[in-house]
Amino acid sequence: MAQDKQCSLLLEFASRFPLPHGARFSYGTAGFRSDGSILASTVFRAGILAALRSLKTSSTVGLMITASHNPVSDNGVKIADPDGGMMTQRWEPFADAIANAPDPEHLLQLVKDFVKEENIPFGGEQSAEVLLGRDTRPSGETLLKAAKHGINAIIGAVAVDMDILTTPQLHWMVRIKNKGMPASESDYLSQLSKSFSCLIDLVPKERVADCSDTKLVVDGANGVGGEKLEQLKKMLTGLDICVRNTGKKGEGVLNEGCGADFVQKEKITPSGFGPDDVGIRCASLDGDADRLVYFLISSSSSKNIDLIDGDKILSLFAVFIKEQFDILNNNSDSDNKLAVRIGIVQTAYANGASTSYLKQLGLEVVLTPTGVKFLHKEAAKYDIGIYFEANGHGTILFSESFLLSLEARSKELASTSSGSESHKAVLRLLAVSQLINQAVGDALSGLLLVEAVLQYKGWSIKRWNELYQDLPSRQLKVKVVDRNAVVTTNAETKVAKPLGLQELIDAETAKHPHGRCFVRPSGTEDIIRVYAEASTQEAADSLARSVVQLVDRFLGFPSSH
Ligand SMILES: CC(=O)N[C@H]1[C@@H](OP(=O)(O)O)O[C@H](CO)[C@@H](O)[C@@H]1O
Ligand SMILES: [Mg+2]
Repeated sequence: MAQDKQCSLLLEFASRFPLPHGARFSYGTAGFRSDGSILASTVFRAGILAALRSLKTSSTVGLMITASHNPVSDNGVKIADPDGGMMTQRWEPFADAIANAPDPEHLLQLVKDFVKEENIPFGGEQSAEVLLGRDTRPSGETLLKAAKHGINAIIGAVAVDMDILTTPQLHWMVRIKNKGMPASESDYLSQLSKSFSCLIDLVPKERVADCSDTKLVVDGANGVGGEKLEQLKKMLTGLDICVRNTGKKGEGVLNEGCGADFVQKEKITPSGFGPDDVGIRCASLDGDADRLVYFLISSSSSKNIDLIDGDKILSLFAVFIKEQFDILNNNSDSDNKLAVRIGIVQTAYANGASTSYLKQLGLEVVLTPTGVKFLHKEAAKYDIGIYFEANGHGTILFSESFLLSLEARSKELASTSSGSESHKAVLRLLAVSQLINQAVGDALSGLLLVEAVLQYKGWSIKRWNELYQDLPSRQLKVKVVDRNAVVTTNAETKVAKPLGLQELIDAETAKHPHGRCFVRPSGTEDIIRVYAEASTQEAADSLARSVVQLVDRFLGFPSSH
């Protein structure tokens, strides 16, 4: 009976969200993405998916409506798992299947088969909860309604509308809620501001005097991040934040000529910035505030910027964390040192100079395929895993067991040598674990950690930028007949198929000093990406161009030859 009621409810709701003619959706690197005007059926079905995921895990999950750094007319949807991370990859084929089910009957059949296979309580025996968030895109409101319908199509499932949020805020809320702790937006903001002020209080006294450099100008990409940062900044002291491109009326369009993606790809000043900002520390968020890059305008006569990307943010964090362990262990007896496995996780897009720098610090560096779900999973294998994509998405993960050891050490030091250098180092590490988002990369918490570390080190943005010098690089795109004809191995650094292509790439690369080059199919666009690095910009450009020609020869459209 209950099953019948469930089936007819699902059929009825699904009939209100027909699949657009000819559309095909795929749960890619970052969930479903498309033009916002054709996404209602997809988001409705993602609502069903989220409700089933909640039933399966007996936990709260999240559903976020965003298309991140993409144009304002785009939108998208992705699911957050109970730990706040991305939905398990194991469920992606089912996500694809239901998103493309041609009609309500097919959709119902897929759901029925899946709940049976996965042993999901279906028909109202158990309750489910989905937290919903969306960014500031105009299509978000209608799509949110579609998501609610999808969730309500599953009996026992409840949708909780958290309104406009950054993507990392929603992921954080899901994680914290499942830990049984207060998980509202104000809890999030107060956790960030408290842990930030704890780090600032632990800045060595002699360096506090040098910290006159407190001004930071932030490009909010005309998205949700700027608005949230305005709220957060009221709760902070010791930092003078000015937010531009806030998305307020008249200030500009979401991600248009601004934001972290624009700044990282174009390497020029975003709109709203200019000669008056020469020498000032500047940062850019992306449209849903899960990416962060910094930049410096060094001359009033040029639009060019010095980009401080995800690799350099990672390097700053790695230097800081390593230093805290050096302080702790240099001040401990040999039998009382705290053993820690720190892992640095990057992708092949990380600038080679960053990888060399991190290795030279004695750190273990591993590469994974592109996409934060791969980096996150690898970082979670360490006591402390620091991961970043060059584009500015990343975070620092602390394992639960390592946090317990840190807390135990902190208690011990509080009773034996409170206020000692070792004690302060442990307190700093614990504050970092509170400040930095443990669920996903988070531009707001990342920004506060950068600011705290710069104050701790007494470093200007210029000094930070000089940690190492990026090797010149070039990224190009090639349109091909079928991008899936390219199969890669070794964290996407080598081409396995088509046969023979890798040998030719190797031969080209060998012609350039410090040359490095790889190609891979994009997970978000219908293209092949080519990345090249070399000791000069001209060489990087020429290597990338030659490899584009090779890819075109193997896989391009016949007419272009
Ligand atoms: C070179 C590059 O920047 N790739 C981006 C891009 O993936 P592609 O699979 O390369 O299209 O979008 C992903 C999702 O936002 C992001 O994780 C990744 O870093
Ligand atoms: Mg984003």
